[in-house]
Amino acid sequence: MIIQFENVEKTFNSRKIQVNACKNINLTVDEGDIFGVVGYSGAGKSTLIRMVNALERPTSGKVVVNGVVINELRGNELRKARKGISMIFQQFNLVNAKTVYENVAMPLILNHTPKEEIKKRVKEILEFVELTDKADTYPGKLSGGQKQRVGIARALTTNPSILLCDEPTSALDPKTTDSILNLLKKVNQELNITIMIITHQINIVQKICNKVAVMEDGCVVEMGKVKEVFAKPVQPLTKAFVDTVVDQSIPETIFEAAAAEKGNSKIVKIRCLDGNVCDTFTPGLRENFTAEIKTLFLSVNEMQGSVLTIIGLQIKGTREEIEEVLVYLRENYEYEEVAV
Ligand SMILES: Nc1ncnc2c1ncn2[C@@H]1O[C@H](COP(=O)(O)OP(=O)(O)OP(=O)(O)O)[C@@H](O)[C@H]1O
Repeated sequence: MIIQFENVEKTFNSRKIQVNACKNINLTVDEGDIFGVVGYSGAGKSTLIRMVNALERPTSGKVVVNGVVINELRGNELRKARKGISMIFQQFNLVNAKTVYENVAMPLILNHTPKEEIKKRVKEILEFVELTDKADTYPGKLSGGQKQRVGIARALTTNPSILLCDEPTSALDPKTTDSILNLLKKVNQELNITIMIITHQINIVQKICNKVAVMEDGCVVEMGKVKEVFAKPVQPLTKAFVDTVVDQSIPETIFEAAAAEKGNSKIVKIRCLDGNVCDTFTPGLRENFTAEIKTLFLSVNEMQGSVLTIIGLQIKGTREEIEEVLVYLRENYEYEEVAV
């Protein structure tokens, strides 16, 4: 475990109102994770991530980072702990009056690193983010994607073990977003840096995170491995997020036609992670059941190198014949009955 929130509460007291921005947060990020925190505006995501580098401190509870309770540190100790934690921002936060080289070198200059060492390190890191040719350019002449690459380069110069990302792609178009997400993946895999990302875009979580926490009104309402949460979202908010990227509703016309059919029938939805569900539903297998099994819907989704297949089926027959199929599904799959 590299980051741990233990019973963390954060309350802001404005003049008249009290805002509980984070409520009883318990959360663990392991080394090597790309951990996504997703939620709508005002859910408490920024407050949560800012507690990792003690830009905010909890009202109660502990935030343990790299083995130390960071919210208890002050002065030199805090500065030392923060060297292992870098951050990138939605609006890049570059200094426009300085060149790309100077922006990237800044944390090293502040650390009083020798000049030759700075030169070597900045060269190395600009190569890593593929911006070598922009070293002498000013941020005003760069595209949004290039600016974020500079932000990432600046964050990496001090060799952190943790990279915090505050809505890193919200200001970027979809193609540029993909290239920045690929770069973050490379940061994670090649430099072995643990990444925590806050975002309101669930597709970012789908593309690069291995774990996710869903936040609503200051609380973590659902948390787990991305493939498991996406395969079986429980909370309505998680379902709403996942629905926007994983196609899982039986089209209305097909559903209505099936529901209107006479006779005894049930409509079910099966979720299958990584297995070859299509093989399982070959005509050969269907012959093992007396009930008629009709496919209404099929969606295949890729995430984190896994395939999530969702199949909508109509099962027709007597109650016993239908039950025979349901028993088989129950034993072999994640499935739910769809109310007609
Ligand atoms: N310094 C502060 N003083 C008072 N209230 C604050 C402060 N910072 C945040 N809040 C309040 O805490 C709640 C959570 O805010 P936070 O910025 O953490 O949410 P968020 O999920 O990051 O949303 P957004 O994406 O809009 O930033 C909000 O109601 C916000 O108004």
